[in-house]
Amino acid sequence: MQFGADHVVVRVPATSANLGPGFDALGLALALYDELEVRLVASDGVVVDVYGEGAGQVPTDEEHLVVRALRHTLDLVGASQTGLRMTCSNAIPHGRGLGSSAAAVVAGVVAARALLADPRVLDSRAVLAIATEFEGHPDNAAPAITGGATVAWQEADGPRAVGLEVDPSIVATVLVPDARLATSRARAVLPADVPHADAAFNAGRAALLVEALARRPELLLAATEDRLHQAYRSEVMASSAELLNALRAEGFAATVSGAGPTVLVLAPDDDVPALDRVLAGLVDGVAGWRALRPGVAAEGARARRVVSARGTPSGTIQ
Ligand SMILES: Nc1ncnc2c1ncn2[C@@H]1O[C@H](COP(=O)(O)OP(=O)(O)OP(=O)(O)O)[C@@H](O)[C@H]1O
Ligand SMILES: N[C@@H](CCO)C(=O)O
Repeated sequence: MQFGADHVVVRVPATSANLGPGFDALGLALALYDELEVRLVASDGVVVDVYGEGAGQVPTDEEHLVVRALRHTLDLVGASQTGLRMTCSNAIPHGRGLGSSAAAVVAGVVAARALLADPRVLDSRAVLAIATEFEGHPDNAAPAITGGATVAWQEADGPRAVGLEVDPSIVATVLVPDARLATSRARAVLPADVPHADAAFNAGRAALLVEALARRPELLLAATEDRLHQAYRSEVMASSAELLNALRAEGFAATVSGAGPTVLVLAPDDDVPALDRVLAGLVDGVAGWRALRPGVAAEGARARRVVSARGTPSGTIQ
């Protein structure tokens, strides 16, 4: 497999997984982006510069998650390994439940694809499969790849995802704490088995959520109830659980975003002034929390080939 470009620019959105009852299945892309540039260089190894989120914290060598995903993808398609120079400008907070690791993995895979002479060797199903291999579950990777809301599931031969409608009146607000929580820790507190009644409860709410997102935002509060993960996780994110319960008691559809500790609130735009009044009392000015309203990202990961002096082909690859 030959390279067809020596310089690509990639942008990947944040994502909020689960959306309450859709544990490991539902996800929503948010317009908060990590951007990176990758260049092929003649020297061996990799040089990584990181700005923004993760700067000074993530590895800047072959262990960098984007580099690992990129190199793994090159190996899978039989491309030769090469020296890399990468610059990352990150806006997605790490370890907060906003899909930073999925964004990094998807960025690596789509960067590798865009570098290839024939990017069509990897379609979006293949990108999802590779990202899911790294993540262990496809719910963040799917919306990071396609944008919008998605439901993802596992087949015997790999993960699949389809897009879901999102009523344009729905506003997503994320309440992001300074404190981090690794997804691995938030998964470790989950029980191996759950009561049948709770599984049935979540199946009904997840189905209802598909309809609430598409055209019945007034049902979001009922549709985002969950019994499979959030209550179990409250022991490792007590402040988030308290905030979530306070918002739900006021009638707002608050959920843990991904594995937390960020809290996601989905509200019809008519309810936003009332939400803001409640947030003013709960979060504004409270040390250790910030509120963001990034909007739903309609587009997922994009990689753009940059024309080089040698006349490398250009174009955007979705
Ligand atoms: N842009 C990035 N570059 C390099 N490493 C990253 C990047 N983003 C995330 N990581 C790695 O992934 C870790 C965070 O992953 P983790 O799965 O714990 O949380 P998350 O993906 O932010 O949240 P969630 O999966 O709940 O949405 C970081 O501590 C870092 O090691
Ligand atoms: N579904 C995952 C999302 C975080 O990666 C979880 O809740 O653990």
